[in-house]
Amino acid sequence: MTERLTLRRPDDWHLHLRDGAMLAAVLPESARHFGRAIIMPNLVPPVVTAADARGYRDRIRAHLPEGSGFTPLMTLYLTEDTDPDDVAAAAADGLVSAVKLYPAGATTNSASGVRDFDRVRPVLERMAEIGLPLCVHGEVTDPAVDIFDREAVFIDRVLDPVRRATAGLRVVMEHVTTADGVAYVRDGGADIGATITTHHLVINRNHLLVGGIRPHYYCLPVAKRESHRLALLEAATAGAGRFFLGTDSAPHPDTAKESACGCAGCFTATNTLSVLAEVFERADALDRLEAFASLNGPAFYGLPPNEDRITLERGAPVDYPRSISAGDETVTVFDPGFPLHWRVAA
Ligand SMILES: NC(=O)N[C@@H](CC(=O)O)C(=O)O
Ligand SMILES: [Zn+2]
Ligand SMILES: [Zn+2]
Repeated sequence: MTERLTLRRPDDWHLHLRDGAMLAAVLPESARHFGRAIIMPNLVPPVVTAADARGYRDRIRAHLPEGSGFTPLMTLYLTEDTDPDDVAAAAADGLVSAVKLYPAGATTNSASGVRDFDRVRPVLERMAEIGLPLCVHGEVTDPAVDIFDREAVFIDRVLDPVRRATAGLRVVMEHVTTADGVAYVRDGGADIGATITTHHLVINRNHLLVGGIRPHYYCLPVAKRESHRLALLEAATAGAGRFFLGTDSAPHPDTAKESACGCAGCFTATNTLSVLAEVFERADALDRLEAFASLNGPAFYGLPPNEDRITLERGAPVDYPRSISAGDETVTVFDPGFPLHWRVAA
């Protein structure tokens, strides 16, 4: 059995860092192990303009631990008023790496998102011209569509029509959760990729609902049935391009999660690499962890992989905190429900 595993330093292609005291609390958890991360723009108010992104990047940099080499890759939140020139200038400056599409009302802090896709066509066309990826939260918001079907329906009703209407648009289907999504991306050609989260490789909807409702397993898109988890696992561990790690680590105060109307998001930054190593080991695919966590993402984004390496070591079960503090609040760390034997060597 492998006892040590060295890989290029991983990146996180979908991360929520929030702002203020929460940013200060969670940033070190990601900066400790990851080289770069795509930073989600769903703050309140959202990161809409290049000026917003510059300000947010400054606040992130100001909170980075001394000597950290972590690079935040910024994104803009697409609204119906987004100016194509502002996006193009931000991309040309190297300030932003992607634009994020939230269908209005689909998830946490998505109220300013898109309702009428015709209104964002000029931005999407400019992005296709300059090769700037569109990161998509792929769920319809139609109240008539069952929550477990919202990703699959989004592909047919929104994603595929938008891609056909905008030739050359590069799209990342974020936090894919279904076999339908995996198949769409796998068969979709070089212009489409997908991020897969840590938690969706571990939990299915039974973990969320059987024996009591588990608010810390509630996220969007919601975990689906086991056959879908297996499709994600297969895509992540196959080593093929265009599927890569985006943890979607999404911290919320425990008071907001453990509520009669608990909010969506799993906080996985703290133990993600230990969880992934365990998952890949159980799938007999440790040799493909580097492709998933460190190689496929940069390849899709047209960036070089990180030059430096991290080493994972196998041993006695790893101790990690059950929660971290953020100002006056606590944030529960994702519990995979099994012991973790892999730690990142210092
Ligand atoms: N994934 C989630 O359940 N929540 C994310 C939003 C998102 O990525 O959809 C959040 O910002 O909390
Ligand atoms: Zn999302
Ligand atoms: Zn997210």
